[in-house]
Amino acid sequence: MSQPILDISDLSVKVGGSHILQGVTFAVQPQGVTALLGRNGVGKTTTLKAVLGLMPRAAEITGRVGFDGAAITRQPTFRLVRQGLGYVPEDRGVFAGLTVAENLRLAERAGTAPDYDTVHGLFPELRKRARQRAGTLSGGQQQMLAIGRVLLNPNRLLLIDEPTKGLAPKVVTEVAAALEAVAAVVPMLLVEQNLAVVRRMARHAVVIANGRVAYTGAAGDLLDYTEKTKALLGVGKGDHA
Ligand SMILES: Nc1ncnc2c1ncn2[C@@H]1O[C@H](COP(=O)(O)OP(=O)(O)OP(=O)(O)O)[C@@H](O)[C@H]1O
Repeated sequence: MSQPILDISDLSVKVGGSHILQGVTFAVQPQGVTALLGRNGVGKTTTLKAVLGLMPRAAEITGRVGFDGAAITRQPTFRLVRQGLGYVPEDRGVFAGLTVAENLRLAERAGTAPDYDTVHGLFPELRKRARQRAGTLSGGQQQMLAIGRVLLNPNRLLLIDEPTKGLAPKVVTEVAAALEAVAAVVPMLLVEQNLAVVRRMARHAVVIANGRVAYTGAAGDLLDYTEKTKALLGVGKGDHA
């Protein structure tokens, strides 16, 4: 196998009296989508935030993180983002009072030409709604804006947290199709509860349970094995079409 784009080793996170991650180790392959899965509250978001240096100061974090072969443990977030680690948080984080165009403009980075062609090519709606305030967009449109903002700049890896959460089925399909197009070019670590989306997009899967990695391997193998899937993810057959 080629060198992983992200290499997480023995990551442990304690915060507010709870030991959320207890030695998490896994690698993200440099092509395609790796799905990060697990029951509610197992620490998927915590894993992304720990990699990105976004946990609260009070959190006790140990372990090592490598990005494209270089150690990035405890580097500040802005530096990681400049190195090409793109993050789309679960809450989307768009500025509700600003327009779509203003939200995008704020994401532009000095010294890098913003790639509006890619963003508007994937999400034509963002061009149409350039002057609309982000707070008045639908959930799906806000998600597109959050993803678009990250895609304005060059990325070597995308960390995307539950992009289809709370979206209508038609919009889920739309967002998944756009992410699939992006993943053909940039590798992605994707937290996603919708297993139909995981099945469609992910080549590899990592499952966290009880603070540790309980499965790494082909996403298809995990989703085909109903009993294991049920035990690890707390879902039944009907949930993973
Ligand atoms: N800053 C914090 N302080 C205290 N507890 C926290 C903090 N951040 C997360 N937790 C707790 O850590 C656990 C893991 O949270 P996390 O959001 O990482 O889980 P998750 O797997 O992403 O869950 P979900 O699927 O619900 O989004 C939860 O029990 C959460 O309440």
